[in-house]
Amino acid sequence: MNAAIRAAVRTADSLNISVYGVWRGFQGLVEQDWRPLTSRNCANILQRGGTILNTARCEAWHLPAVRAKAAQDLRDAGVDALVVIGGDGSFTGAELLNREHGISCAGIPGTIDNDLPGTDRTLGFDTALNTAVQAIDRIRDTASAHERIFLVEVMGRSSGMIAVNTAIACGAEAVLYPESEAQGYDALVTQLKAGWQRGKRSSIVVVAEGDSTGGAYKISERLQSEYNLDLRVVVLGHIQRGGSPTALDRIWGSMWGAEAVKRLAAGETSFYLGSQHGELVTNPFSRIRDPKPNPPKELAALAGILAR
Ligand SMILES: Nc1ncnc2c1ncn2[C@@H]1O[C@H](COP(=O)(O)OP(=O)(O)OP(=O)(O)O)[C@@H](O)[C@H]1O
Ligand SMILES: O=P(O)(O)OC[C@H]1O[C@](O)(CO)[C@@H](O)[C@@H]1O
Repeated sequence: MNAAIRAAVRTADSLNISVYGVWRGFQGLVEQDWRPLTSRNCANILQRGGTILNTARCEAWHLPAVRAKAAQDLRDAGVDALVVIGGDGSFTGAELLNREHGISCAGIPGTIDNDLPGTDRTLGFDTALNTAVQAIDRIRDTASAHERIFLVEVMGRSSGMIAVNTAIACGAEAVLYPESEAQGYDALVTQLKAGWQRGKRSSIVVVAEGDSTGGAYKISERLQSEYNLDLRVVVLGHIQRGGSPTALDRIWGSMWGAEAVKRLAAGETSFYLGSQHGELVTNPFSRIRDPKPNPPKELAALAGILAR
């Protein structure tokens, strides 16, 4: 996200447009917590995880009167346009501000879940994925040396994008994730047994936190009580949300940050950016209500085949 902030500020600077940074998302608009951002004061942030602007949930933004007050505050401060980085909730909030009060809004996809319609990537996903893969590579050494099964829980409360992609990239024996119709507890047991019969002596099972089985600890308890196995659980948790962003996240953050400002400066008023097959695209905010993308079924099936 910092790459996008830096690119937006510096592109605006190159067009002689002044920029305010709004702290803690819509909460900062409600509290008028904004300060000038310049090319200089967003130096040295490209490689930093998180966001220099902080973030917050803002329940008040659901209230029309709160949005009306914020729109008036923006107009009073001479602000013409807003760049919003976030997911479907943030884009809904931006769409409302634009529709109700005519403030131009551009959205930049930012969520590690990579589950937004209209884009095949979101800022943070590649970094989270690589973090999970690096962690599991380390876990694999112990799994292999001790001949153990590890259940590794990755983030994704309602999305299996991280889980499925991690499973492929770290050669997991099985993957469980919320959108899966195929894989449940029984299928997992069958798969693990089959692997053992083929001579496997260790297994990595990747579990998305939102999987319907209830997560890695639940599965572990069940496997332990039914099969008395020597299992270990690792919950990777928020380490996936931080750390220095990958080159891909920095590059797309930079491209989207710059593009958002250029389009707003050219008079576009309501859109969010995305990527389709490697090309930068724009979407109307209404696209956010399309069905959210699921992890490709072929990728999940491939994980099963490659675990032979
Ligand atoms: N229906 C809505 N109407 C107005 N504002 C909304 C709405 N939904 C969300 N928002 C605003 O957007 C903010 C961010 O939404 P949300 O918490 O859903 O995160 P997100 O942008 O979807 O990203 P993620 O879920 O990946 O963290 C909310 O705190 C709220 O201020
Ligand atoms: O920090 P919190 O509120 O626990 O949020 C965690 C959630 O956020 C996400 O990382 C991104 O929306 C989900 O995958 C995860 O379930």
